[in-house]
Amino acid sequence: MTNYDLIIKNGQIVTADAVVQGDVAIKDGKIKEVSVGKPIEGSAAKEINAEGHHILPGLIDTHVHFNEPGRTEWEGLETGSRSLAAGGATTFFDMPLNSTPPTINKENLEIKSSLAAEKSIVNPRFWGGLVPENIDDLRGLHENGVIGFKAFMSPSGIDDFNNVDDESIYKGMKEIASLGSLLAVHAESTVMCDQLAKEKISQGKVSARDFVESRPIISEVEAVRRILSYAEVTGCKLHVVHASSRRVVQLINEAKESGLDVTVETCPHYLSLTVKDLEEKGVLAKCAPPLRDEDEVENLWAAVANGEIDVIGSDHSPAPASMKEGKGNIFEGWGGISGAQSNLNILLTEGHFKRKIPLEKIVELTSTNPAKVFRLENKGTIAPDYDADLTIVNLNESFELKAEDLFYRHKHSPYVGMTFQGKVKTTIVGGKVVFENGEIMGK
Ligand SMILES: NC(=O)N[C@H]1NC(=O)NC1=O
Ligand SMILES: [Zn+2]
Repeated sequence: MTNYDLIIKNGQIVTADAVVQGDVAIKDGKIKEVSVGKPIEGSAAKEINAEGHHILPGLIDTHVHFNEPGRTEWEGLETGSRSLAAGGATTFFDMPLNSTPPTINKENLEIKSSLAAEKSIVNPRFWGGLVPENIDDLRGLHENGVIGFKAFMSPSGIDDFNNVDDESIYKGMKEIASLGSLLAVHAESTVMCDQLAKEKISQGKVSARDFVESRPIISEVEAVRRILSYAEVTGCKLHVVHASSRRVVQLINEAKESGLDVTVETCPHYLSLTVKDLEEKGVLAKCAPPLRDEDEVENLWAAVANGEIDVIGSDHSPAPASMKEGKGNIFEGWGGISGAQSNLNILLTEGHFKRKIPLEKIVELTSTNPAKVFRLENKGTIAPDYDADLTIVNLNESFELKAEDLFYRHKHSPYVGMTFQGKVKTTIVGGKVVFENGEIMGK
């Protein structure tokens, strides 16, 4: 009889391919056995009865800004990673900006990764930054394990992280291609966004609708067309983050069909919130690209259902409440949504229950595909020899999200007050329970 560290009994095991009833046995941080239809034989130091619950591969959040070091008063690796665990995520990719120093050379990467080793209760990985000044630092970042590189095609909102111009895009993508890595881009047109914002503000037009009109879909489309051209000419693998519209998704899918190595991410907020929420909640729901109208939410769900979206990440970009208040002038205040804890809740409630998106698809977009696209070995599914990164969810339980339920440093989110169907009960990282019944169990 085998001795395991943990056996999860009698759950509905969800992978990108199927939902089956069975047991999962874990030893030394790895899944050792998955048994369908009959119980696993063996003993374990700990057993979890998952009857009536679903067992999912832990979410891999490809897009968070935890802001540490340097802006830890906005979030931080401890609070950020706790909020992920509470939301069923077991791995994150931290963006290179909003932390100071930004992750634009290997020395800064080392500072951030040692902080994460000390403070994070889930698995940390890091994006390196591509800025006009750091082409010579890309190799060092790559050799020290960044997941890929991230660039802004429009101002980032952060002084020490400059957006790229076409020349640095070209040079950066050439270098990244030669390293065999990939570039993720925030694709909005600098000229369009700047000019439109100036016109609006000079006319005193500063409402939610004005802000949204100052960052129109065509500004995303323009930037995506341009970056796709550079991907073609340099041969660099490309990942377009936070697509807010069907047009962008279509452009990328056409490029894929033509043979380009490109993938696309969207975020839970583009799948659940609209301009109306920005009008009602003000800066709390401000982000870039901005929230769109209802029809675009449906367009994006259709794209999810059709397999045109590769990855869903939160773009959790938190800030203190004082920077997220007000409804008067939406141009003022921080652009970024606090959402990392609610990824799975939104996808289950708005996707699975409301729009009949299969659980398999949700697992594919939040775990299996992130592991594939970003080449994480041994993650993204539930099978022998894979890392024991799992989350156990009760789909029969609904709850209203309260501010005090949030593990963020600043307990605000546009999702507070929403009722979700499906509650995360237990999150397991490398075989260890880090979150159980509302409590953090890790360090
Ligand atoms: N700097 C930063 O976090 N920017 C993010 N916020 C947001 O709403 N979109 C972004 O790219
Ligand atoms: Zn962005």
